[in-house]
Amino acid sequence: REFFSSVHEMTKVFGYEQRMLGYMQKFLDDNQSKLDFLKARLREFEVEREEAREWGAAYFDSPLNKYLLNKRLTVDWQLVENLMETHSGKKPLARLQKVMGHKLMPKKTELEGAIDGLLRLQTVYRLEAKDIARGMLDGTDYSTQLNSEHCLDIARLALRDKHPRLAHFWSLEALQRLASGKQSEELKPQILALLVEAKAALGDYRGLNETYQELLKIQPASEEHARNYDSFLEALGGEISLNETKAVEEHPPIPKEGDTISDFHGYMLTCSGHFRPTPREQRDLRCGYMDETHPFLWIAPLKAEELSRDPLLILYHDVIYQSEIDTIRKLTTNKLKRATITSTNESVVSNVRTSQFTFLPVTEDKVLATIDRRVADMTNFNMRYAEDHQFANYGIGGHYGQHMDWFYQPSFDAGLVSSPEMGNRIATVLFYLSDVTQGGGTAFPHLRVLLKPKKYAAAFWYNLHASGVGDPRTQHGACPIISGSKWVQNRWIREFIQSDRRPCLTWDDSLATLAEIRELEKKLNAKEAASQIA
Ligand SMILES: O=C(O)CCC(=O)C(=O)O
Ligand SMILES: [Fe+2]
Repeated sequence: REFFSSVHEMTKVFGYEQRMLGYMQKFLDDNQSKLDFLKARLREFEVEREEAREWGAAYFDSPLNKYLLNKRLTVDWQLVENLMETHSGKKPLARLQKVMGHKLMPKKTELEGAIDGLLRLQTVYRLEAKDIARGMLDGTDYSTQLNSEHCLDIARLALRDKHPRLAHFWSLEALQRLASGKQSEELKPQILALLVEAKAALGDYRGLNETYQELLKIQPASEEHARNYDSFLEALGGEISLNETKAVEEHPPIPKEGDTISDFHGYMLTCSGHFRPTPREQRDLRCGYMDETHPFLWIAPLKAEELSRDPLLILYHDVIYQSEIDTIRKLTTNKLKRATITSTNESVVSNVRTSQFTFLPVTEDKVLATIDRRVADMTNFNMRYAEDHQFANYGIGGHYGQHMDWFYQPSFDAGLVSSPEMGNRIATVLFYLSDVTQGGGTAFPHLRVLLKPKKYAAAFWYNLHASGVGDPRTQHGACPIISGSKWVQNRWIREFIQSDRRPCLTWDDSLATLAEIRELEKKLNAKEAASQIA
């Protein structure tokens, strides 16, 4: 189980640490009383010997003294020896070892996971190492300081995981935070060596050369550095000049209008708020009470907020109740498992999706059936053709990269889709069961919409075109959590027997690919621009 993907387990191991502190205290106490006893004995023996010295040779004339010396050298010293030999604090040590071996205790991979999560936050929200190191996360001050060694650890992992920009800045921060003293002397060459590697990866050859000189100055005897430096000079082969400087930025530039970017980049820029809908795109959006889909709603209309018209994306406010959330939390306790993603032919644990989740059938509790009746009222869909209820919890750094909820044909063909007879996922209802302190929004890069989790609200969108073809514009992802914990519930509605339920659309949305849709949009925009000129 991964430590970093769940706040709820962190709370548990945090409690274990409290116990570990108790055992450590007990260990110290036990050893302390042993040491106190030995110290007292030492002093007694010294006093007795001092007295003996004062007597001089006459000391041994007294049978009493002879006895006392013998007693000391046999029984008393034996006691001391025994005591010195026994391992005090054995019991607390054994208990400590037991807690440390608990299956929930984080392992080295979890430590790496925590750093990985931190680097993800840094990448997505474009944070600076120097801010993170002083506990400043996206404008909020957590007043936690990282020391030089922490920064070096992070730099190491950043470089290993192919983030040379971040490795560069974390190394600089590690240098910045070097204290005076022996430990720092040991760290400095390690940091410089890492900085050299980062600069090499970034093509900053002049900077690299300078850092090498510095490194060779403090560790002139290191054959390894000298060898590396030689092979570096050799590799340059005259092709690249040592004067080649490169200004190193901590993050890649924000793309300009019209630049082609990767899907992941689009997801990140939506999470960080760099992609937003334009006022023009928002102009036609409405919000208000909705009472059309079901007569029940005439009595209790839904508060709906349109976030996109095409494709449709609606946020419903206050559609789940605290009592229901309480029941859900009880139902899901101890059932959460690390999330997987579906790769070509199997389900795998992946860093693309760091959360924990579980599925519950609607029959598990009447609360789930109640929720489904509400979803049916909201969406007008027949909830008989829906998957089991999915509940997910994201911890700090937890996220789910950009994806589409609908399945590609190859997934059906490979038998990876549960209940394939119910068809594809025609629509999604995503309930927010918690607020999130910082980060953790749901990003729709193509719509440039960022939904901030709002407890009791639910997002609703159609995944498929009215034709049944998957709509790539519905691509979305869960942004990493900076602080807090996020709970969501997914209702994935399948297309079977819904053909009469989906509202009839007046616009042609049956285009299959994003390229085709963008092409059409371009044409429409050109037409609108032309009509404005005329
Ligand atoms: O948690 C979120 O914000 C989105 C979750 C999601 O997209 C999914 O589980 O498919
Ligand atoms: Fe999704």
